[in-house]
Amino acid sequence: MLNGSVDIAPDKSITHRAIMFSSLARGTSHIVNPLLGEDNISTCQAFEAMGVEITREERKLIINSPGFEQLQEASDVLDFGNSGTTTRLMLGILSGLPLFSIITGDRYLRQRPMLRVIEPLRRMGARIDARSGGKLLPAAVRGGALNGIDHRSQVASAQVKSAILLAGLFANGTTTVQEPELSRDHTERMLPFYGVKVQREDRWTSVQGGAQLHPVDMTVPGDISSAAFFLVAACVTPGSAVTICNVGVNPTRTGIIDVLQQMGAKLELRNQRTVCGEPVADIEVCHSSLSAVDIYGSTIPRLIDEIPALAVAMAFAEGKSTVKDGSELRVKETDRIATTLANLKALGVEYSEYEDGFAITGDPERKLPAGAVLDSYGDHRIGMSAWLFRLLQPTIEVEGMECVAVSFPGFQQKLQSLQSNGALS
Ligand SMILES: O=C(O)C1=C[C@@H](OP(=O)(O)O)[C@@H](O)[C@H](O)C1
Ligand SMILES: C=C(OP(=O)(O)O)C(=O)O
Repeated sequence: MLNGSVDIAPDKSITHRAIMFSSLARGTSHIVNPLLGEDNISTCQAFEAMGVEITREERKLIINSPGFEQLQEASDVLDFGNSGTTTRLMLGILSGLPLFSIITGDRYLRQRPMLRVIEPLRRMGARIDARSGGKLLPAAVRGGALNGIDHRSQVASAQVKSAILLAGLFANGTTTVQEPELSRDHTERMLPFYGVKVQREDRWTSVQGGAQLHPVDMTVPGDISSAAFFLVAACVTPGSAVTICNVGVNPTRTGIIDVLQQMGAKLELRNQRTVCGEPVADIEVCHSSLSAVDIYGSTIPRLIDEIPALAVAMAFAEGKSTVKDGSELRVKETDRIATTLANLKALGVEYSEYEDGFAITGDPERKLPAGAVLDSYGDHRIGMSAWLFRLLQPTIEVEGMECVAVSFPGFQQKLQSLQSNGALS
């Protein structure tokens, strides 16, 4: 059983943006409670290679930048490791700067689709070439002299939206992005903190070129995508009662809360407040009898990264749960439909696979096979989801857990602190 309270890992999406925007602003920014997972370190290293001074202190980043006009061309290839957010947002930024850059990533990132940002950035005037007809990393970018565009994105993707808007800060005129469903809106919330005007209406967002950013002092909230593993863990482990403190509850990210409540989870938000423009709360959650749920449509972008963890909850819910409209899961660090189902198969869970999702037949009395071997498949969210089964069957092994350092260094220790009824923050 899990008992006690924890502070959760800081938000990866917000930390990326804080590093990027602070590096574009001339002067010194202080970022309190940043995530220093591998993905965010890739973002730091990119700007360090371009002449930004970044000091890492305990729970703080001090970013001292000469401003975007003074950034230098990196003298070597920029390696963004496993990070899709770094890659797509940096493609936008590098397109706007009069520099030549070559970017690459690890074997997972080099399989992820980049044309969704490269095509509109080319339309703005960026000269970008990339492997496989412009679809895959490595890519070479020669930026500068952009014109604003009106882009209608086919995917509800905050990375696409942010890449185009960030390029738009350096373009002539207005840049507008329309998305089919609202995706996470951290870029739109944070840019005004840096002095940049952002116009928003429904699923439309616009910025004007020629923006200047000024440095900020800001605090990053906890990551609801990391909290998701603890929410599901408490729901499925008998006797659990847990408080997860300081979690970002931006409404574009809270699909996991809505869906768990719909499944019957005993889950309450306490101490709701706003920190640096982002809603934050403590979340209390207890072991709960769960029932099946159907997830589709505009809910998907609000919980896209939490679907592997939700699949664990579905395996213990009464009835058949479904996920539809989730084809974006196929192009994450791994094909998360395939990797989620491969681990469920190893546990004898009944499921069906669809092109854009899956169905899982749950069983609240489920007995997990002793000694089953699961795999992260090199994907942090798949590894952490698989690890949750060990709470109910400790003989289960999960291979390749080192990848959790991408978004949640110390994940297993934090979970264990609740198992031994410790309070760790
Ligand atoms: O903008 C961001 O910080 C992110 C956007 C989402 O990706 P997409 O934009 O590809 O949906 C999400 O899956 C990723 O973990 C972080
Ligand atoms: C998809 C993710 O991140 P990214 O796209 O930045 O690699 C994630 O963290 O689940």
